[in-house]
Amino acid sequence: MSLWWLTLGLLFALVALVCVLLHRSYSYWAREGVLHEKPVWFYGNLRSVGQTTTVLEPFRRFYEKYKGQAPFGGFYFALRGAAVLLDLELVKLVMVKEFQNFSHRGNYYNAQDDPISAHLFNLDGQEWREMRNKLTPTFTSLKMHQMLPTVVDISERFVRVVREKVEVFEHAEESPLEVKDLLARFTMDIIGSCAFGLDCNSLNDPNVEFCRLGQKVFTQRRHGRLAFALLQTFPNLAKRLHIKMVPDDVSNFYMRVVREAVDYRDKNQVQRKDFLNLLMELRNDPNGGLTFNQLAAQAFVFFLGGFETSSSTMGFSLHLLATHPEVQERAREEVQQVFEKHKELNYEALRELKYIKQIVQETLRKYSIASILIRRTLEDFPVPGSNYVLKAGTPVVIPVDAIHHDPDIYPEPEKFDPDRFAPEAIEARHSAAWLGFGAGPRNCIGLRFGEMQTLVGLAVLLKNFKFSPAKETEIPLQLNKTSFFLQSQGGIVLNVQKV
Ligand code: HEM
Repeated sequence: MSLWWLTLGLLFALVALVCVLLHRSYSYWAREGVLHEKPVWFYGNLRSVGQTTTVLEPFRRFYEKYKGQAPFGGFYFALRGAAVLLDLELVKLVMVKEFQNFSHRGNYYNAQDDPISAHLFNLDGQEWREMRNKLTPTFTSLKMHQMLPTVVDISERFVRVVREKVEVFEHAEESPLEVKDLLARFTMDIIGSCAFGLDCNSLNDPNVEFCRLGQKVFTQRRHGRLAFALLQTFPNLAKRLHIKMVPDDVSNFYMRVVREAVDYRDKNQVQRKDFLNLLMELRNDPNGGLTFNQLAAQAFVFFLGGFETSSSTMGFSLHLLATHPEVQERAREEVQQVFEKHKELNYEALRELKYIKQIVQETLRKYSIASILIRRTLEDFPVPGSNYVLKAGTPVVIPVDAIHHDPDIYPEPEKFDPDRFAPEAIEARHSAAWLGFGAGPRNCIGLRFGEMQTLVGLAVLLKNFKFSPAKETEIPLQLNKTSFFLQSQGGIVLNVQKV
């Protein structure tokens, strides 16, 4: 009996302790005297996410409500407070000028038990700095130049596949195609070739394992929301408990693919102008070479970064072009002129696709693939011009989507207008007003490659096909409520006709 009471007493004490800790955590911004909204226990200010809203909505609402009242507002993720920046000058300080104090993202990774999670996006501190320095030369214009022929070859295969699908509808009234999946397979083939040295040919065979597991990384998580929040809050304890992030089948598969590709190239002395080759060369870097696990993790993040982001961007662009025929016509004219002049898509030709580039920028404004970006304060940071201090360890949220929809920066923000990105219009705006690829030393390392494959994809599609809304086309496009990166809820169906 006494043991029973003791157990009950301990349980009660434990529940009381958790309540005190949560209360303390959820009263943080009130104690700091910072504008904030009341959190819901265990959900913070993100209760609606995944149910009635996507991740972008709470931040857009928060920004609209508090902008102009303070440089930042207090927000609650599941278990802890985060500062949401409301002022572009402060965004610039955090991302660029004071970067040394905000260089961490604070993502959980576990190099020991889950080596594939220790990639550039997740690494922090000295490990991140060293890896970024090693990988930066991989993305120079010259390297992009050398990879362009692979991208163009795959784009030609892509056009053939789309043409065959369109021809099925030769005499029909409509020719509806689901373009999102086709685009995902296009970018998957490109990055499969450039990062893993594989001709995965998912354009012709969508069931290949590479493609299936690639999609899984974005749709399935190893941990639920609360467990994820605990990992982010107590990373050292989680590492001691050997907790992993990446699902085992995904991790095992990609480790095996990289192992086989590396062994094959080593054995047969194969040299190719692609990411894998560059990563293999880094193994012998005199300033500390990459281990196999490090190499595999970076190939994996190139795959993650290279496939979904670019294909989603192209999918959103095509939807916008289909619903804005005048923009589409102007874009096609540019593509035709560039092809007439250069006869092929070489690097020079890509640089002349200026209006297409503006379309990509405007697409990423309207559909910010990363709707928020996160940094973490390393040391207490007094916010200039105010009495506030961002305390060491505070997660800092840059509300990219909200900034991209601020009518004071972009009048009529819902309107699709690529001329917003004409050089003089960009010049007239604050440098932190567009963050499609992030900003500062921790921006997207694959920016050039992402731009290159997106421009090639859009150019070959516009050259060969016309896009218009079909009966099944969703207008407006519904967004996926559960994914962290912006995606459409279902496929993107458009009428596709040969030019
Ligand atoms: C349209 C295509 C792409 C978009 C919109 C995009 C967007 C982004 C954004 C917003 C970030 C965060 C930047 C920040 O925190 O300031 C990022 C980081 C990153 N991206 Fe991309 N990306 C694209 C393509 C690529 C490609 C093709 C690769 C690799 C081949 C790539 C690899 C990475 C990596 C490794 C990081 C982490 C960089 C670091 O922490 O140092 N991305 N990307």
